[in-house]
Amino acid sequence: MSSELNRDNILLSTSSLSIGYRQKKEVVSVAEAIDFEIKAGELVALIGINGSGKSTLLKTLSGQIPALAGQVKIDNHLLSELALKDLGSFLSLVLTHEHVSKQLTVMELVALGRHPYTNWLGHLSQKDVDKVLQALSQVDLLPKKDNLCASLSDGQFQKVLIARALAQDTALILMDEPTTHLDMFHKAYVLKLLKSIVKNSHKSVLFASHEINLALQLCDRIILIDKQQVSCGSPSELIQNGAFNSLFPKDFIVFDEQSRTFKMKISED
Ligand SMILES: Nc1ncnc2c1ncn2[C@@H]1O[C@H](COP(=O)(O)OP(=O)(O)OP(=O)(O)O)[C@@H](O)[C@H]1O
Repeated sequence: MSSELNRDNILLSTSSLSIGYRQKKEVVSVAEAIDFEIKAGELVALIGINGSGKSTLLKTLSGQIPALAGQVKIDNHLLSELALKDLGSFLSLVLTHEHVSKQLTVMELVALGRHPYTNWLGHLSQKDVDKVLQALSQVDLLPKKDNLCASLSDGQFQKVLIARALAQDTALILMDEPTTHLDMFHKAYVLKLLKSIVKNSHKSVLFASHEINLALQLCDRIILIDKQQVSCGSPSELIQNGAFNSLFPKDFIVFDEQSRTFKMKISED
């Protein structure tokens, strides 16, 4: 892969992408005709109701499952033609529900992010150690580096997973629901942390989330999956296009264009 990003700074693009699952007797299509780009230095939220296809899209973009049709390009290379090691030095994936041993110390878990750069024994060079310490410092967890992950709160553990992706030092970070289980303060804290990472290091972060109101306030762009249709744009563009109007049943939740937030509809009787 190129050491310098391509000139138009497009880190990831899809064209005519269809996502879903091939089962023995049938193909389950989750969404089709997906076309979007992610540029360097963008914080992008992936929004959609339960079961709309957010995890399926992230799994497809990270090469965990094949596309049903169409293309994914990473730094102008076809994803299907990239070697795993090259992909790992360009893109990191943070899954909230992944099986990670919590018997590792914080430092050990974050050091796993260095795997694309270490030898087959996983030996860490001084550069690797420095990157791990730097990542821990970015998420404010240096004092906890020798603690077992099992001793952390959910919010702290979430930050350890983010630090692992930072230590991997990739241009693009994909995250599945990084704010699950967090209280309102820590949800806002984690998303603001992602925003500052994007701003300060020129990395791009694409994260799936149910935090639509926070995403509308913070993100550069939103990818919205609604009834198998995928649209992408800045929050203002999507609001102007009325993209959010049919996301939820109108008698439960309505989008208030003035405050740019979703509000619960309270019946007057
Ligand atoms: N392994 C699989 N085989 C077949 N269908 C699947 C598989 N995994 C998920 N699906 C289906 O794909 C659709 C999209 O699921 P996905 O998990 O991507 O949604 P999501 O937007 O991430 O949901 P949530 O917000 O609830 O996490 C759902 O209808 C789901 O049942």
